[in-house]
Amino acid sequence: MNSVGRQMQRSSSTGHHHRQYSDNFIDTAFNNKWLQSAGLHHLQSSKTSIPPLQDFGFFGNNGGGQGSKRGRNGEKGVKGGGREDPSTPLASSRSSSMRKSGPGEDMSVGEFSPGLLDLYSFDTDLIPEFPSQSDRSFGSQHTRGRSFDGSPSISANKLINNARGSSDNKLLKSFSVDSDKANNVAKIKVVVRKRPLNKKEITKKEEDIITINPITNSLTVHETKLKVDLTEYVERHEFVFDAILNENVSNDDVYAETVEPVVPIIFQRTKATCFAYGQTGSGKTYTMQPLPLKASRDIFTLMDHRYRNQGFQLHVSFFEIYGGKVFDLLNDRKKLCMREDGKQQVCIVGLQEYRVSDVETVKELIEKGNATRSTGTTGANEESSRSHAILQLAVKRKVDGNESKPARMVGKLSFIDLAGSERGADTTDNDKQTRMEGAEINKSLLALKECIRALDNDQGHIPFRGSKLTEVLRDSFVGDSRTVMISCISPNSGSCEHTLNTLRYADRVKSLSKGNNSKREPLSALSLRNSIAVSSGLQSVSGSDEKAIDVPQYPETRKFGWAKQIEKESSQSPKIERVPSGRSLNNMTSAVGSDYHKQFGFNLERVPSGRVQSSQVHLNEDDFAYSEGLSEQDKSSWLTANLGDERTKRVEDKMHTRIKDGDPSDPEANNLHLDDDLTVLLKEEEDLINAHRKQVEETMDIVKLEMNLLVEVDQPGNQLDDYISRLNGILSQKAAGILQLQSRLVEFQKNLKNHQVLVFTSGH
Ligand SMILES: Nc1ncnc2c1ncn2[C@@H]1O[C@H](COP(=O)(O)OP(=O)(O)OP(=O)(O)O)[C@@H](O)[C@H]1O
Repeated sequence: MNSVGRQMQRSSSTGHHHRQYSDNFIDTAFNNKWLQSAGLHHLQSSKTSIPPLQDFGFFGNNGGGQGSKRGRNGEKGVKGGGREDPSTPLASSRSSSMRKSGPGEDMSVGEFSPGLLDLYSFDTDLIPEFPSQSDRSFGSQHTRGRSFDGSPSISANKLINNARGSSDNKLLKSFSVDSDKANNVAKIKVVVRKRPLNKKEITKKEEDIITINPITNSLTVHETKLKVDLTEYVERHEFVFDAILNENVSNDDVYAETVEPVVPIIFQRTKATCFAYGQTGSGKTYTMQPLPLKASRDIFTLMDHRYRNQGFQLHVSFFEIYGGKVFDLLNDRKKLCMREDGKQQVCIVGLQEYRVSDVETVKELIEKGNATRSTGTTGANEESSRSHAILQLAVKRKVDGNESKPARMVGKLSFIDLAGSERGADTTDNDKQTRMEGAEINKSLLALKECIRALDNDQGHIPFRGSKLTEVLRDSFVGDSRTVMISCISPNSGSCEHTLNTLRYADRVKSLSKGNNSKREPLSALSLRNSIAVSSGLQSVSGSDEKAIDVPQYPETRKFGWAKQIEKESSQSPKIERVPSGRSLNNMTSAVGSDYHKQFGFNLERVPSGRVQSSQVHLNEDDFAYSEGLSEQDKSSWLTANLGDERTKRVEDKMHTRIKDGDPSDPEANNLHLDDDLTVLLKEEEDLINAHRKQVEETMDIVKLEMNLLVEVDQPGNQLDDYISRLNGILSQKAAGILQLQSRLVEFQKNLKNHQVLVFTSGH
């Protein structure tokens, strides 16, 4: 089975927030609940040295997700409509696909504008067919694909049982399997976790737009979009991943699916990295927090049984990267620096690493780190969604049992709670600091993707220098390594764009790798250039000739995943959708222009004479007024590009005929003229709409190209900056053109309405 994250996108007919202090930070009852959910019941009754920790979590959040992200001032802060107070969700009459939660599982989610662009994953198919709402099939199950080692799918129930039965025995048994099996563990595993709708989303009656198909091991995002004429349609985007975990899946299940299989191979000189990616509020922390504790429990189990008395040790470190700087979360957020030694090993100088010998100590350390992360005295890290938190469990071993020598690293497990992915798009923010942070996050997320990609392709060169994040993870990227990416997604319609961006990032991580069987036809930059060049005269408008947009050619391996777009370009139908607005006289309109809908071109035969005011026929003049400074030739080519040769000629001929044959003295003819004029006007309106739509499409094509180029620009030697700035020039010209067309359309529709009134009052 091809279990990679292949995106099958298609159309159908169819802040800033603050970490929060919980009021009940010390709450034994809740702590016990959390311990249960983390599979650590035995700690409930453990030594009194462990404080009751209702709000404990590994990455600044609690096990049940209850109000754990803390602002420096302790408030439940919201910026840009940020998080809601965590509270028990409404008992809801929603289907079982909706959330099922206990008191410890409440969510809050930031409200962010869905309009942010994700530079890592922009490959939207913009001009779909128009699906009907009825085509949406909802139903939500959770599915999982192959297991980490590539074994076949198992059912949700089995998964749950599996996870619950994650006992020492099971772990040891799995470990006793031929060690070759470790080599079969996929290098990269991409798992998607969908969280339930939270209380706020339910209250706002937001729809769950994610459906999961366990049979095809895929998930579908149902995106509501607007056509140019402002009518709604639903576009469906389908993705396939290694495993998809629905809203009912517990953290135990997540562990079983993601980290548990790699724990044994840590003892075999393997470095594994597990990271959560997703927008703010999508559940990254909620997902990541229990994993290290569960993993350390399993590591201790192995040390106590399989590797008893073999000198293995477990070491814990916990740090964060914020604004490109590294801070030790286990040492009062001390700023650290990185150095590369003679063996090109990157080490974080002064990072505190604690040797631990029981789960409770691990828990305490992580709790300490979380508290530091949340309330760092420098104030730099008021919001962990803008920082990457990295917790590392290093398995070491004494050399020849020699106590005096430092233990040597055997394997390492890194858990990364990444900054909110949408933060990378903050680069357009006016605030310089925010922009810088956004750029840094951008850089690190791009670099991370590149490293994973290179890793999976066994490339000799891993571009770990791309960012601080990848630099510190360097030793996890060399030698035998495994990566688990958990993409967290919010189910609500308001998060649609971010959700799509997250899924596309995940899709790219996987689909660009060697192990991917998915077939994606690349739309090369050149073909896009050609499409731009052929279809739009606006290159002239922008002053850019074809030569100027000289897109570098990429080797075949550079897959942008634009196959859909090629389809779109080749099969674009001239289907005309009428604009409903400005049609208060709809019936009359269809009466006087009854065969209008059947016509595509101008109905030249029905216009017998030319009483038409010049202001009513302005397609070849006023419509292009925005392209000031254009030569006649330019205008003509613009017209030709947008209407086609044939129609352009007919428009021009018609105008000529009208002016030549007009007889204003004939009243009956005048009424006919009104009728015919209206038809012409409607046609013109239609052309304007089409021209507008075309401009939008072309603009979005350029945006897509630019986004993809930006993704590539972090590659050394690409020298794309120049090209990108030229694209930006074209984009602003396009944007100006669209605005002009829009206002022209509004103006036109006003005139049209007047004309309709005229026809009506003339008794026709
Ligand atoms: N699968 C889930 N089941 C129940 N609640 C969840 C789930 N996932 C997330 N939540 C809740 O959603 C809220 C937001 O989750 P979380 O803090 O983990 O998001 P995040 O992605 O880490 O955000 P940020 O990027 O801001 O750190 C929390 O209240 C959490 O308890």
